[in-house]
Amino acid sequence: MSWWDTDDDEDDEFDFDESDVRVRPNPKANRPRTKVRPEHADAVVGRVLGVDRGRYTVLVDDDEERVVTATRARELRRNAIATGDAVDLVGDTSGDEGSLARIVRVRERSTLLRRSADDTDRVERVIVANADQLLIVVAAANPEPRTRLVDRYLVAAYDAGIRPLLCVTKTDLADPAPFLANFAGLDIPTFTSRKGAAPVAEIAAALVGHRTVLVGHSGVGKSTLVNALVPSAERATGHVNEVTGRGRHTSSSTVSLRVETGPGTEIGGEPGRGWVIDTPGIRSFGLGHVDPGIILRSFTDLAEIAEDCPRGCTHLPDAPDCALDDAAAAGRLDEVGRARLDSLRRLLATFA
Ligand SMILES: Nc1nc2c(ncn2[C@@H]2O[C@H](COP(=O)(O)OP(=O)(O)OP(=O)(O)O)[C@@H](O)[C@H]2O)c(=O)[nH]1
Ligand SMILES: [Zn+2]
Repeated sequence: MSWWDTDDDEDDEFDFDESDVRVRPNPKANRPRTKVRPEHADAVVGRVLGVDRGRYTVLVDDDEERVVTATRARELRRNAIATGDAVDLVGDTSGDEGSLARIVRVRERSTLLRRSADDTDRVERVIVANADQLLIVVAAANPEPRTRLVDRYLVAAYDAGIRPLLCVTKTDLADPAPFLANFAGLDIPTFTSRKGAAPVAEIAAALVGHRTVLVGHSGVGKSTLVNALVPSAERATGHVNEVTGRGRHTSSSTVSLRVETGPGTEIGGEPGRGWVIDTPGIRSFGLGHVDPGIILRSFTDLAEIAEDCPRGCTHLPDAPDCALDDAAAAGRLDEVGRARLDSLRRLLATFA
């Protein structure tokens, strides 16, 4: 039996050319492959743009930008690989028609947007890795905006450590002010959009330099917004959108789309660029995995006050001796502070 036959990864021979075999004729036969070649020194780095039935669409940008289709190496079969992951690829990384590369490593993630199936399920599922913004799209009417759903998106954003943004569409149908008042204390960048007058330039400017996940309930106008934001991206990287674009994937898969700002917004001669990650199949987030402490820590001002709370304080309105109540009663919270406390309590209550 030759030494590589002990490996559990069928595709391995593709890593080895003749010279590999010659310089290492017979390493210890039983070693797992990761120890034989821990480095995969010839790997190229890419970014996962989308996942579809075990196939990963990966953007590689070394000498030239190209889209590579990849599978996952056997040794990673227990690891979730998500849209947005930075990965190391081996095998055929040419991106040529019919070529297949293999993901051998997932790089450390800066953030991880997660959900559970429902609030009682503690098993988390990875939605998107390495995003730094969450753009929540909600309609002023038709469908009616639901504060509770937005609260859940906010909890998911704070849990992931990413910045929430809010876009209220269909403001031609209703005044968004009463709904927006619920979030007044949260300092969330907010856009409003009406029929035929989406603030595309403003939103695009907020997306430059960021990796932004879009979420929203069905019918709020998310696709309309994406289509308004993305034409320039199609121009810039047509084949990327051809591969990852909405048409080809099932509506449940997550796709990455490049956004560019228009003329006059160049940075160092280049158009401003960012990524939008659309999550068509993800309408809601189970929050069973979320730790309330993480949400409180996102409200640094209130977290400081809550250090005086009794151990195990839930900080909910019925919590005995909650220091946040004392602060409010003693007038230590101004109007914004009181609004923030209301918001925090609403968020904590969403998964209490
Ligand atoms: N009045 C009004 N209608 C809008 C606006 N934006 C989108 N619509 C309409 O709302 C409907 C739903 O828009 P979509 O963009 O398909 O909504 P979506 O959120 O992508 O919904 P799914 O396709 O189910 O995910 C369409 O008929 C749009 O034309 C708006 O600002 N004002
Ligand atoms: Zn408390």
